[in-house]
Amino acid sequence: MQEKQKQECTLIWFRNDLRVRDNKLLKEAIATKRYLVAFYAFDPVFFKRQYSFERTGKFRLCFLIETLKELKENLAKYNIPFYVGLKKTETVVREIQNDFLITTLVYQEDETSDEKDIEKRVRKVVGSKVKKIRVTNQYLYEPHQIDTLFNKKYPLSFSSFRNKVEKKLDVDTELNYHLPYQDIYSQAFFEIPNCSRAEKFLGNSFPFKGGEKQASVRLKSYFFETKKVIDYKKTRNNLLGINCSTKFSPWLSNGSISVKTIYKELKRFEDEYEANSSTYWVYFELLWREFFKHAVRYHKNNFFKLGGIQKKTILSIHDNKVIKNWVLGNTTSDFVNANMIELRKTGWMSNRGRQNVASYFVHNLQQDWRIGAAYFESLLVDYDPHSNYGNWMYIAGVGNSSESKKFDIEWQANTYDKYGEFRAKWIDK
Ligand SMILES: Cc1cc2nc3c(=O)[nH]c(=O)nc-3n(C[C@H](O)[C@H](O)[C@H](O)COP(=O)(O)OP(=O)(O)OC[C@H]3O[C@@H](n4cnc5c(N)ncnc54)[C@H](O)[C@@H]3O)c2cc1C
Repeated sequence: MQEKQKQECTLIWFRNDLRVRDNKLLKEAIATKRYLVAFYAFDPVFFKRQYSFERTGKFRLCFLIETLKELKENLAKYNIPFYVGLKKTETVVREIQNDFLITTLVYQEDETSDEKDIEKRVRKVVGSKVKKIRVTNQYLYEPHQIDTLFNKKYPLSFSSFRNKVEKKLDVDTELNYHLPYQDIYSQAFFEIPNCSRAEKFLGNSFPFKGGEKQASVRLKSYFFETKKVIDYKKTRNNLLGINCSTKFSPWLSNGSISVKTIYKELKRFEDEYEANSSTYWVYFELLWREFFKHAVRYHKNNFFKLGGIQKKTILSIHDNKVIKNWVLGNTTSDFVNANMIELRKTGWMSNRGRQNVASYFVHNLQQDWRIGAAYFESLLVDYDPHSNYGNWMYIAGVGNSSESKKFDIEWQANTYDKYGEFRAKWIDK
């Protein structure tokens, strides 16, 4: 029997770039002038356990599901089918091949090893005749700009990075394109796990939902409606409340907003209202994100090794009882405990909290930093491999600074939680 004629298509592979605005995947896919089909896979690799913690815990999973549902709706407006499968990425691709003849595959490149392995398998499945277009979709400054600026010698310290980047580089403008309205709508499978986001888990520091729309609502609110950005530098170390910092990180991490969009809106705010040290400091913090993202391109898997990018020889200590007490918020420091309880109950912890509990884990409890990082990976709603492992390494003294960062926890508690409100909120009497 003759096989039915399959519709030719350009396949858009969404990874951590789950948006329709300012997305190179879409710009490139539109240019192929083919029927567009999109997909996302919940690859089992990201649901395995490491050091007994599941890699993707419930908070990030719920946020991701909310994001995917919205993306599906946004693509459906243009009749672009969106396949979502709970299986290996290459298996999802094979199933799409049952319905379509893929002529081009468009996807975001990634430098971390799990992502690279998946990429290899997907490329193999689609075969050599299919055109592959790899894009960069997560940077403020493009890799070629950074490589040229530093002549391929990536600086060790953040200050050397920042000093040059902010003086010499320009940020590209957002992309401009119109998604085509497709005539035919093909039914796509959309298997997603149930997400029972219990409202009680929503601590008041990060009560937001996932999705591109929520990201832009937050951006508008923080910059233009409340204008809290004007005081960011004064409030960013506070431990309680929604508006002490931008709270952009969860959307940035799964790519439901582009960092260039945030930058562009920040500049618009500065032009229309006020530019001060606080507005600059939001850019400064985004540069930290950028610093770690490009660092991974240079240091590859050393980012995830015990000796870090400095390749130091250090001991790996793993005491289950000590680790469990840290996880449960049962240590001798009530400040560490309060932060750990907040994380366990809500999936969120402030930057100040993260620095303190990480320092405590590495320097006071003397445990292998990778275990603490793996716990964060499981719990954090905004987990991002580059920022998470980069910051942990930095605190452990094997990252982008030769000194280790040991915090005086008591001093930090007295300074940042002077009246004990934060501790009172999370620790049961
Ligand atoms: C041990 C440790 C682990 C961390 N793990 C993660 C992680 O998995 N994912 C993550 O996004 N951030 C991580 N961070 C960085 C930082 O804590 C969060 O980005 C920040 O708390 C998010 O809140 P916000 O969006 O309100 O940040 P804001 O203070 O409003 O900053 C604006 C943006 O700048 C970026 N940023 C700020 N601080 C940092 C930083 N130190 N490193 C990198 N980028 C930064 C983020 O994209 C953030 O959204 C970690 C920090 C530490 C110390």
